[in-house]
Amino acid sequence: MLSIARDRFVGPGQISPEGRYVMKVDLINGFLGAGKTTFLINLLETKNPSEKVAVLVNEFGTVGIDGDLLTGHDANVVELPNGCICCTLKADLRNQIREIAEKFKPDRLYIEPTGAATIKNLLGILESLSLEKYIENIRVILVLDAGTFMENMEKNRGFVETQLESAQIILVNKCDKVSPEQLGLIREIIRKTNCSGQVLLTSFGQVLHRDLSEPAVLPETALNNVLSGNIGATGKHLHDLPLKEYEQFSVQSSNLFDVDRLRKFFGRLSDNWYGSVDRAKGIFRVADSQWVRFDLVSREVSESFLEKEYTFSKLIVIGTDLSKKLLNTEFMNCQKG
Ligand SMILES: Nc1nc2c(ncn2[C@@H]2O[C@H](COP(=O)(O)OP(=O)(O)OP(=O)(O)O)[C@@H](O)[C@H]2O)c(=O)[nH]1
Repeated sequence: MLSIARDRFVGPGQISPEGRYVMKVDLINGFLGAGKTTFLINLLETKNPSEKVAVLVNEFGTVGIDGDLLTGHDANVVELPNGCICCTLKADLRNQIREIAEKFKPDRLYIEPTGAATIKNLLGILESLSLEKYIENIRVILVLDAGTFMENMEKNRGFVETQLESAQIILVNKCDKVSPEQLGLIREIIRKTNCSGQVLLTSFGQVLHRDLSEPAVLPETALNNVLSGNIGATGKHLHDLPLKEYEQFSVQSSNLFDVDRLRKFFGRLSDNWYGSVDRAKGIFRVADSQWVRFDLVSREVSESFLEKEYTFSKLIVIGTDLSKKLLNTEFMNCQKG
């Protein structure tokens, strides 16, 4: 069981009798593009300066963008790209958690899995990895996109219900995209599946860390139910349907990019010119010290200038039936010159 440190008389950041450091772990779970990284950046920016924090960010692509965005916020950021920690990267996950605990000795570790990770798998893996020497307790925070919640519920009901059942905190993000009536409905649906978790309504992940409820340990029965796939708190059977078999295309470059060409490219990505795209994101150097971020979430493209500078321009596309050769050509064509 992961709620393991009750009988050890050690707190986060302290040394355990076995000579190890234990830390609190927050799993920031949520579907592709729901706003996990945005929320995490906000947590890092508003955190108590005395709290020592590390971040383990898992990216589907072979190159990592979230790690770049999260760096520079008074936290040790470790990237785990090229796969999903809930399936292909199990061993890497264990090694990284152990290494983070021993090297950085944080009070708290935030883990951001890919948006396609299955929470039940993830919790099961964490339990099986014998990490009790390092982890005091695990809190599952689910970030939901209010704008796509209904559609997601319709298309991936089992997946969303399992996510809801497993969460201690449910952040209904992107509230700016729906009406108060829709929000009321979303809340009702959430409560049918999870009657005891903390529900917070937010836009752009603007929640302070101190406002998040901090259960001492993960309720054992709830975790048992999630892990065994048995009856949940609501008496429903917990489904754990795998999502689609996602493919990814990712690439990086040190060249300059043209904003107009990028705009057109992301427009075409959203129109599924290169296969069925569920999520695309990129950071691009468009002038000497100027960086732009492009996002595609549920067929909507957004762009914003970035305040920091990065080493490489990067693109990640996640979807099915991706035409990778064409994507590579189009990426190259967006470069200046
Ligand atoms: N309108 C609106 N956009 C948001 C909000 N929160 C995040 N976004 C935008 O949604 C896009 C995706 O946000 P991320 O934080 O990268 O989402 P994510 O869940 O980390 O994405 P993946 O890691 O790719 O699954 C970005 O363009 C964000 O700026 C919000 O509350 N409202």
